[in-house]
Amino acid sequence: MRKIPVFILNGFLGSGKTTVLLKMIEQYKSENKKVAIILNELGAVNVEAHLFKDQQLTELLNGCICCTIQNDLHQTLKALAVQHEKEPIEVLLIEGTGVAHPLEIAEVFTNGHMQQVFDLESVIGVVDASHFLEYLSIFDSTKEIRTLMKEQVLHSSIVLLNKIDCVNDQKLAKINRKVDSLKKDEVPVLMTSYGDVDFEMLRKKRIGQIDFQLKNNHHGDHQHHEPHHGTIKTVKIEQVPVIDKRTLTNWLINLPNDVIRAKGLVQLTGDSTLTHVQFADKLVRYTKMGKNDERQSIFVFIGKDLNEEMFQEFSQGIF
Ligand SMILES: Nc1nc2c(ncn2[C@@H]2O[C@H](COP(=O)(O)OP(=O)(O)OP(=O)(O)O)[C@@H](O)[C@H]2O)c(=O)[nH]1
Repeated sequence: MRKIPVFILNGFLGSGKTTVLLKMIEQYKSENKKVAIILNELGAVNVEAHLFKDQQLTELLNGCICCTIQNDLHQTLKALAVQHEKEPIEVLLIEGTGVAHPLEIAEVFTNGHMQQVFDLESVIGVVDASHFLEYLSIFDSTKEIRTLMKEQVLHSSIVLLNKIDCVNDQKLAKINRKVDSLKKDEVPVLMTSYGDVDFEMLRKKRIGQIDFQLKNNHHGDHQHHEPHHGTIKTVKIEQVPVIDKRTLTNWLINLPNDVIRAKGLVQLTGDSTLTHVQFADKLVRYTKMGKNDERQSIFVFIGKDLNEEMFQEFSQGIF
């Protein structure tokens, strides 16, 4: 039986992984391929489930499959292997959390049993051009984040330099030089907005061609199963009060820089349906949900050393 080709999407919080993932799914769907998706979220809920309607999606929540919930990944892969025997899966797409260490996900596939069923073809690294230099700066970031971002680039087999619409040519050239200095020599870098790249470049098998230094034991030279993102916390707020759009936008963009990412479903004043809110790079984007969406309002904040108290006013609708 043909092995399941596996692609891992890795990249920092809000870099555009889901955007790229959705484009890949569309492409495979247009070829009538049977796609399985594993989506890992740091928070206890996936507010973006509606983006994956009619897909075979496994959500692994509340931790990182590279460390704290790696066992959940093992169990999911075992279940997919069983399914594959009856109903072949033609591609498996895995999106890690924004703070995942790609090598630690990739190494799961070096296990002998896994290798009989799965073939890890590529680790696609998504870099957010709009914030890459800031996150690597010792003035605007922590050592933990800087190390993680460097590792994410180093262990990618292709890099998408995304969100280039947000930076000027001069800054882009600087970012490109930085990415170049971090990635492996033979790894291509594609510049993109909204993950719009040549699909043939994305789906290419790259691992095997590139020396990936994957180890089939768990005694490598980096720490395994130790959360390497201890300062990154999530806070979940349920039953968010109805909010005025302008007030919410102002409040979000004025949050301290420690709040790196937020996403949620809220009811905006005057609306009867929910709206999907995305906050990344200090920008807020709104997408109205359909009338049939029966989920409850919810918001998830992700950032450095966050705690619930910081969002008390928000949860009570006081601005
Ligand atoms: N301006 C701009 N926005 C983008 C681009 N790509 C993605 N976005 C937006 O950036 C936000 C975050 O994108 P996602 O694809 O959800 O990022 P992610 O890496 O999956 O986020 P997490 O999983 O939360 O880490 C969304 O609002 C996207 O629409 C881009 O190239 N340019």
